[in-house]
Amino acid sequence: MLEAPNRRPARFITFEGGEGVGKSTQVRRLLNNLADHAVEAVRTREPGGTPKAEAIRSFILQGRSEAWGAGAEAVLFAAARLDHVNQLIAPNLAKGTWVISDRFCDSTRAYQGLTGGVDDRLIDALETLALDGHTPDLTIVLDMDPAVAFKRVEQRAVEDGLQLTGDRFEKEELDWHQRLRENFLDIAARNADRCVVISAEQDEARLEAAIWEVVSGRFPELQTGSVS
Ligand SMILES: Nc1ncnc2c1ncn2[C@@H]1O[C@H](COP(=O)(O)OP(=O)(O)OP(=O)(O)O)[C@@H](O)[C@H]1O
Ligand SMILES: Cc1cn([C@H]2C[C@H](O)[C@@H](COP(=O)(O)O)O2)c(=O)[nH]c1=O
Repeated sequence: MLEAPNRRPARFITFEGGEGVGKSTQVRRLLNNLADHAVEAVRTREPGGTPKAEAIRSFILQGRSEAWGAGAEAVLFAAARLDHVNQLIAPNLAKGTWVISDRFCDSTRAYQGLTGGVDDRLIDALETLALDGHTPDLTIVLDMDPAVAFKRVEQRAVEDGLQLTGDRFEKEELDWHQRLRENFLDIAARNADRCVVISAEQDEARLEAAIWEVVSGRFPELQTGSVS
């Protein structure tokens, strides 16, 4: 009988942090680096990643759930995550494709839980149900002063020719974003085996190199170039 090839497991990596710290930019750069190492990977985001989860994303970010309160919003984010895990994350990992997500469960804990005041017991229960064991292998937490990050977001709007109106959370005051930053650092400290905090106040190429050092250090198969 033929033996199944001894394939290494596909990895699940998430990026977390406040608004405009450079998550999407670095997710794209990591995908390119993985491709250079012949790693098959998909890029996704939260809330979103599947048609149903994207519909929930639009609903929340347009502010339509704001009046319902942070607890109801946590449930909506978890509903989106449940579909994302079942339809995209789990199937890709099962077939050996790495998954790189721009935000995941730590955003619910940081935004709705620690910053929004939702009880830990609800956040824990939603996380257990939605993840169904699919905890990330590595979480990169990009950290920077939110005032500096806002300047980047303003610049992005100018470059895109858009008016900076701000979505549901971008509209919060600066001190709210300062608390959010502290809360992401707190989550990272409490999950030190999974989370690595990296300063996002460096240029894109340097930040990319710092992230690659962490990723390739964590997953030795990337150093040999052999992922199977
Ligand atoms: N290291 C960097 N230095 C300076 N500008 C950057 C850096 N990384 C990204 N930017 C710029 O900052 C803006 C925000 O970047 P990006 O969209 O990647 O952040 P984000 O964390 O995904 O944002 P959001 O939370 O709004 O989704 C973009 O205009 C991007 O070009
Ligand atoms: C997953 C998740 C996200 N959020 C917030 C964080 C951001 O303000 C938006 C997503 O927009 P982005 O431009 O894609 O970063 O949603 C949240 O509050 N809770 C969550 O679980």
